[in-house]
Amino acid sequence: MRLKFTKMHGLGNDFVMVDGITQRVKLSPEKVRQIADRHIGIGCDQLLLVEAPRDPEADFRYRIYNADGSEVENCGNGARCFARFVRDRRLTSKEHILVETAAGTLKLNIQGADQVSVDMGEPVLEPAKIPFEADIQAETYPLEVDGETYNIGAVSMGNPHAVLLVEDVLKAPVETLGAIIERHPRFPAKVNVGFLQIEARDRARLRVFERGVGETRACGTGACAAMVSARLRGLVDEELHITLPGGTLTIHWPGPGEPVTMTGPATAVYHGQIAL
Ligand SMILES: N[C@@H](CCC[C@H](N)C(=O)O)C(=O)O
Repeated sequence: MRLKFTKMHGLGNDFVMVDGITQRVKLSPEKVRQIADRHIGIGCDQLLLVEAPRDPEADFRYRIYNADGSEVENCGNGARCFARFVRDRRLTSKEHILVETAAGTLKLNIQGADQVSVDMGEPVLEPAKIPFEADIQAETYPLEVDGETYNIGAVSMGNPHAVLLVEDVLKAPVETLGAIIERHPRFPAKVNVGFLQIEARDRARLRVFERGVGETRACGTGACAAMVSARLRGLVDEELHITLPGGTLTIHWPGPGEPVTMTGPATAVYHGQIAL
């Protein structure tokens, strides 16, 4: 099988984008791992497959796979890249796009030459729905890791996130502690782990150890979860500029019961074909 793809990124979180509408695509976890491999494949953090929607109200459906081959529910940077991809490939001429994902329907707005704004829906805070093992819902939870206790926020943006506050994100043990928390038994579906440094009520820095990938240059759902956790702790206002290693996202969240909006760029790098 020869697969046509576009390589894209959202602030350095990179994607292999595949049009599953105009070509027949059969993916297995092994194939995804092969494509995502930076030595023997194309290389990416996630693969995003665009399909026709099942819900007649939606314009498209997409599926997201991590580099380890696992299929996941949601992806913020992927959503922005998806919006550019379907426009650039002329699959739609709309500027407001409704897309079905495993986490529900997202609303995307293309803004000018490279910005996309995404209504990411309401965050989920109920532990069982994250999923996270806790008796009651709280703003923070003590989490035991190797004899140390960390105060974490637990949030689902369709996919699960743990958020830790740190004083200096550059010194945070993202690869080591992130990898342990990713597989902590209290997160039965594993978890993405964000290390958040608050700089001001409208500015923060974030690094994310992504489930199924490792540290990435940016994580859109991670930035949304970080905003939610910081706001629930009373540390930030409703608009927050979050700088990740790959650049800055603007996140807007008025508070509980309201959707989170994420705005940032999406960039196409090249088009190609791969024999699988
Ligand atoms: N990079 C993404 C998140 C991708 C999925 C995540 N690794 C998971 O397993 O939930 C983003 O920009 O949100």
